[in-house]
Amino acid sequence: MSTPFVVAVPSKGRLQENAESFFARAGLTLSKAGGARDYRGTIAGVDNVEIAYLSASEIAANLARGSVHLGVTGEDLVRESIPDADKRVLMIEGLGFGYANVVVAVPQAWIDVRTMADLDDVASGFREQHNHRMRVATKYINLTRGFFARHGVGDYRIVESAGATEGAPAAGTAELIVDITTTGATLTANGLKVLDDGVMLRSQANLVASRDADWSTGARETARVILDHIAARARASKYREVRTRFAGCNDALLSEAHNRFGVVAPFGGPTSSGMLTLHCPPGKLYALGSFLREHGAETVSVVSLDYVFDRENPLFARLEAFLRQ
Ligand SMILES: Nc1ncnc2c1ncn2[C@@H]1O[C@H](COP(=O)(O)OP(=O)(O)OP(=O)(O)O)[C@@H](O)[C@H]1O
Ligand SMILES: O=P(O)(O)OC[C@H]1O[C@H](OP(=O)(O)OP(=O)(O)O)[C@H](O)[C@@H]1O
Ligand SMILES: [Mg+2]
Repeated sequence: MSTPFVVAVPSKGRLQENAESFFARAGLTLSKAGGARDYRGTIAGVDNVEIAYLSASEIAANLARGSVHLGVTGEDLVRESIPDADKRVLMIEGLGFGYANVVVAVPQAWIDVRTMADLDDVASGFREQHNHRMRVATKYINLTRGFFARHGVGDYRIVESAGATEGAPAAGTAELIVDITTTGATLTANGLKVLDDGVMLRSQANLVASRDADWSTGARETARVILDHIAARARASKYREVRTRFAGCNDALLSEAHNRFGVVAPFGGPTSSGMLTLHCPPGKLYALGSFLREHGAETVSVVSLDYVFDRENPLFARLEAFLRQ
């Protein structure tokens, strides 16, 4: 048997549940042969695939190394742990969950410090007053260095923090922090505030491909099949299917519907008996239904779509273009 195609899926933490349901929605049923504690799995009906259950940060490291082909992980981890990330990996698609910002946060008591420029002023004076440089607690060492350098802040020292970073200023081990936040509740609870221009990265969970994995013909074919499932689901969730029948439908009407409501006609114009199938963005359904009735439709029905299989597979096309570079 040839070497398996490896897909890395978060095994714990913030992304786990959403990642598993993302694959399930795409019709890819993940199963763990050895039960819940097994860290290897398969996808029903797709041969020669191995699911590797890893933590989100291990997934980023494995993508960098090329020991997994595809993985789901946070953009924050990709950008922090992979130098020159855009060359080593492809973020095929944002998955619409795991939203979080990497931010610079300082004590709320620092009332005069609102921006990175203010922070630069504090940093310069800090060493003279305290005999050491201003300390920034974070696990995002590379992101912090890059962001501070872009803002011309140089007089600081990073204190590496693996957890409970928000507690560092109160504990006296750092003056400020760089960390990830979603609701901001942890920052507030620790008396910290985000600088006005202190959002370093807006992150979400991504489907990521590794350049350095083994992309043999067989592996590419497996990727095509997996991405075909995901693209079909993505296309389906962007639209609802609208069906109607009316005699007066013509090209001008269809193009007006396209321009006004973002509607597409996947099977072409009306059939000889006047039946018409349209795909319409969910937010425009009522407007489209009214428009069709104003122009003579008697009845308009709307249903949800599970999958839309297209000849084009934009996700696989993106992967092929990346591997060709
Ligand atoms: N509020 C949040 N706080 C932290 N991470 C979040 C949040 N919302 C989404 N994420 C995303 O989830 C990713 C994984 O974070 P999480 O703390 O759940 O991982 P973990 O399983 O604890 O891994 P590790 O043991 O490596 O920290 C983050 O890097 C980020 O991309
Ligand atoms: O802005 P909020 O919604 O308050 O979320 C932010 C907090 O959540 C994360 O920790 P997590 O719960 O993942 O614990 P961990 O540090 O042990 O991974 C993160 O490190 C922050 O501490
Ligand atoms: Mg964590």
